Amino acid sequence: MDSRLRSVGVLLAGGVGQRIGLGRPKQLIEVAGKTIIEHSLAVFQEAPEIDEIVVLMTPGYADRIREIVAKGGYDKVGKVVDGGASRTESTWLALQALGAEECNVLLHDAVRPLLEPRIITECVKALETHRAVNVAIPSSDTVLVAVPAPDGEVIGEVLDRSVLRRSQTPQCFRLSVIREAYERALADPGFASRPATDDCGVVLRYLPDVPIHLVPGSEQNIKVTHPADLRIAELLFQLAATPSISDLP
Ligand SMILES: Nc1ccn([C@@H]2O[C@H](COP(=O)(O)OP(=O)(O)OP(=O)(O)O)[C@@H](O)[C@H]2O)c(=O)n1
Ligand SMILES: C[C@](O)(CO)[C@H](O)COP(=O)(O)O
Repeated sequence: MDSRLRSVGVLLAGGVGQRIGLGRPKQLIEVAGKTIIEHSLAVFQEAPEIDEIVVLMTPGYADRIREIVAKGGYDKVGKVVDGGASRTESTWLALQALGAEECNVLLHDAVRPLLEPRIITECVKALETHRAVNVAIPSSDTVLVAVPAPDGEVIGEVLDRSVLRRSQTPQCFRLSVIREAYERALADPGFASRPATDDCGVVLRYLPDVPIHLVPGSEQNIKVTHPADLRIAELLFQLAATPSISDLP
């Protein structure tokens, strides 16, 4: 009997893309011949470690995703669910859609279309021995803390770069762990006024005894956030399709 836990990839695609400002969800914009969400879908579909995919989509666009799924033959997609008003609300809705059985959950920003299969493999492997796993890369910039000043802001602190990492996705958990963290967060009246910007932040705040193991991410695993990111993503796809000099005959 296969005792391996099932692994579910959750594509968080419930946002509206306000910062990119194109008047429609950015995950439906085409880059390198496919919509951004379709690139993300394809990576999870092709990953042998992934058993099922759940998509959280901007309300009003679920049918568009069902069309993309049917046309592309993404048969691991089990559910398409309406997203919530914030990223954390979309995560919570995904967790509610997942049923009672323990499994691994890989929560991925649908707008990180350049995710490498290697990262999924390493995350699922790490979940064999850790209950929470994140993907991160070193910071190449020096990071400072800005504090208010009478005429704007001044530097309050310059952080030690050697310990700083930039958090990416997928962020991966045993279902029971991420569910408990969210249940505690939602029972805390202070959570709404100081929301988390990612799922690991919820686990760290509400289940501080659960260590969150880090897996190396990648500089290519960008989040398409601002208009220029569309051009950068296009170029990165072109580079990925070009054989490197060492591969040439
Ligand atoms: N209510 C929300 C908001 C965001 N997301 C998803 O979380 C990921 C990261 O969010 P972000 O880059 O902020 O996307 P948007 O919310 O669409 O962008 P913006 O903040 O500029 O509106 C995206 O894949 C987005 O679709 C989500 O599932 N539900
Ligand atoms: C989860 C995340 O991608 C980690 O870097 C990031 O926090 C999402 O932020 P956003 O403002 O929802 O794009």
